[in-house]
Amino acid sequence: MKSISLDITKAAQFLSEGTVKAYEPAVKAAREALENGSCPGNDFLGWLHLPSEITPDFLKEIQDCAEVLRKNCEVVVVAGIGGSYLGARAVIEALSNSFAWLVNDDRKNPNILFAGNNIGEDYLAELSEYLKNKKFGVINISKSGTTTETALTFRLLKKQCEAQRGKEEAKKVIVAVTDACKGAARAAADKEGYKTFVIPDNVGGRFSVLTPVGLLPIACAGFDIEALVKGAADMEKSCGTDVPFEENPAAVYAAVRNGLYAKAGKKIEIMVNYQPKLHFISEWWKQLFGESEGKDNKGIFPASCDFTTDLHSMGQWIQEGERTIYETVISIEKTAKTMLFPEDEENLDGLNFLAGKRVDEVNKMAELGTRLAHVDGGVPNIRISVPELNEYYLGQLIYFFEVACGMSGLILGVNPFNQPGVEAYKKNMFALLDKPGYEADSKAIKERLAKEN
Ligand SMILES: O=P(O)(O)OC[C@H]1O[C@](O)(CO)[C@@H](O)[C@@H]1O
Repeated sequence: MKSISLDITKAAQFLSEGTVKAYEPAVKAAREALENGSCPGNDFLGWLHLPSEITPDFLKEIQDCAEVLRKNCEVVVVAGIGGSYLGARAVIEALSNSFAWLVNDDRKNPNILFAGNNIGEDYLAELSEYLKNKKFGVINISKSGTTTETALTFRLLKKQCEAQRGKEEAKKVIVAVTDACKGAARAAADKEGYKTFVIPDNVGGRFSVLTPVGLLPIACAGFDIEALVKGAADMEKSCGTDVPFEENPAAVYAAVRNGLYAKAGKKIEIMVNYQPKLHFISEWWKQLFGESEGKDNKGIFPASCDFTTDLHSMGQWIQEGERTIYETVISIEKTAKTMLFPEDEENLDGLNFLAGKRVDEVNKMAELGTRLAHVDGGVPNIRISVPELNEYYLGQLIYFFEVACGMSGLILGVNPFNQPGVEAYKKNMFALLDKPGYEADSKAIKERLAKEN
């Protein structure tokens, strides 16, 4: 089996010689601290050996549950936000036919929709309209079980599902993935008798894609979760404490990004793809690194672009804007399909020079040309090469980023496994909405607003 691979040559050239290698002791210490649990946030290290610890019986339980949903639903709505939806969406979109959702014929797989990740009234009303004549089920995913966006959406979906199917039938197609004991999602599941899966206490949301949080929706969509976990387990070995620095891709990635940040003033990392299906891989990656590293007034800002699309909008900035950025490109070596450019007698578009070539050849030349141009323009380039888009390599990619993120955050000197900053907006929102328990905050925020206006 092949493996994803990392090329940092076009990034290391922006650093003085030996800089990446100089991070070896720090990377080694970080990797060992993860292994022996001596780092900050050590109560959230359950993801580290998750791939190799997942049993066939556990995968079977997830597959069986997915089968019930697949048999009984045309549509499965995944209610969740942040780490409770991005990983599933990233894998499902990367593996799905881009136009499957438009196809009306006898579909083999239910349509997987995502909600509970915003508070858009139009979005929810339109979702409800769409679901009106559909046989739909719900996977309610929330580690805390109290996240407003998800809880609010679940209440709406539960009521609609029960109204359309009857309470007893609805119970068969509503599944909760949540904490073992606490939170509203757990309370509802226990009261109604829904099938549930537990999110382990020691796995934070953004590291949870290889728990039922990601695996159940991915299995519902018809993808091979065994292969996904196998890819992750193989990458777990490739990034182990016993692997030499240069051979451990996650160690090298953690080292080079810290070097670019600390020694070359590169404060922004742009995750780039050349396949639109990878859009949500970048979204998942942004949460992983953003929530893990952005604290104590430090951290690389994780951004993303879909190329070549965004070369026609963001390309100018990247080529000539402030030189505080670097790019990490996920490059897919082999496409799943083949499409050749036809010859045209009239050649009105002047494209006959491409006749007989694969579309992917043009894409690859765009990628190479962009890499050269951006490097010439002062943008370091890290390249992650993925042999092809399938479950196995996505499993590798996911684990690679997770372990690199843990190491990178520790090198930066932060706790990569907490997210205290996200509470600030929630506190204000609850105070503004007069949530019971927030009386003093409500008074204070209203007085402040009155003064400011
Ligand atoms: O699974 P939960 O508890 O609903 O949280 C969803 C997301 O919200 C956050 O807690 C931030 O508020 C993320 O860390 C998490 O992935």
